[in-house]
Amino acid sequence: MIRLILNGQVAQLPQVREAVFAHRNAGAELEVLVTWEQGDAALLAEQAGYAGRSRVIAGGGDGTVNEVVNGLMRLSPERRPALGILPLGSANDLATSLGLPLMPGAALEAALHLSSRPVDVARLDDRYFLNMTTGGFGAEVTSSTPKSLKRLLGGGAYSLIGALKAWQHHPYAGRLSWAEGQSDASLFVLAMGNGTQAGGGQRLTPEARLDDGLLDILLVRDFNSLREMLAMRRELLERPRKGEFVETFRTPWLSFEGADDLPLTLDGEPMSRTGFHAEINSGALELVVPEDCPLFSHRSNGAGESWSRAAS
Ligand SMILES: Nc1ncnc2c1ncn2[C@@H]1O[C@H](COP(=O)(O)OP(=O)(O)OP(=O)(O)O)[C@@H](O)[C@H]1O
Repeated sequence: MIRLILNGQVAQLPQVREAVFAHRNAGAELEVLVTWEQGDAALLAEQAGYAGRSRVIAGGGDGTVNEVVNGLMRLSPERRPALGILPLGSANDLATSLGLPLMPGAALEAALHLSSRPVDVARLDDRYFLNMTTGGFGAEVTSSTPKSLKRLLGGGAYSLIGALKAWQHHPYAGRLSWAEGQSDASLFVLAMGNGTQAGGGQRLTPEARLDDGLLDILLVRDFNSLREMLAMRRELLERPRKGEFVETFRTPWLSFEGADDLPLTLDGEPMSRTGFHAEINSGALELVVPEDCPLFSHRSNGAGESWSRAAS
């Protein structure tokens, strides 16, 4: 029996009901549980482990996937079901970058029948994230973009509001420490990627891989003039390891100590912290992905087994 956890806001969509009935008619053993409020998806995912389910499917957006991941991570590894995704949100950044189908029928088919591979799960203090946490300017944009506008404009809403807010932002001062360095930074943007994209299609950490035991960090320092902003944008395209404004590196952990609250967006969900510690848990979760999923350092050999597994 596979458990589908559906965000209540989208549970009654006709395409979702049709997809569920079609797969049940085709023989799938699928129980459907619906959330009523924040926290339900995590609880239902945790219960699925105690009920002996081998796989749960998160039906919703990136926030629902995040809640399900948090519920699954409360379980011991032996009890932890694999995670499939039925993307029903407005951004669906993780599903998109994994190369999963986005139409409900095909997406449910994939979530039910594709095989799973171990992926890293990142933790920021007491909250887990699977895809990405952004801090500073990007996080302000995401949390201040009204949901209805997000739905109406899809990913475009972020860049529109982003462009407007770039002129009004204030920097976030603090001290960053990581495995191989530390830096006092006046932050414009900080991105910590286990996956590659957030904010409705912004590929902030395009080289990140879900199975490398590392977080990909993009650090963008604050700018003070139009000239500096243009220089920062040029560097963003080049992504230097250590530029004047942009720094990119990989690390298994990163800590931040700030003076004020830093707005954060953790897998699409807004929060804020004065300081935090983020770190990777290697291979903590089985994730249902396409065979040729681009987010792995070792591509599948096409026989349902990864090169890394075949080699070990
Ligand atoms: N029945 C419900 N009614 C209203 N909100 C709900 C319900 N169930 C869950 N939620 C809330 O919905 C949010 C998650 O939404 P979800 O990620 O599924 O969609 P989204 O925000 O449109 O997607 P994306 O992050 O991909 O843009 C969480 O904050 C969760 O607490």
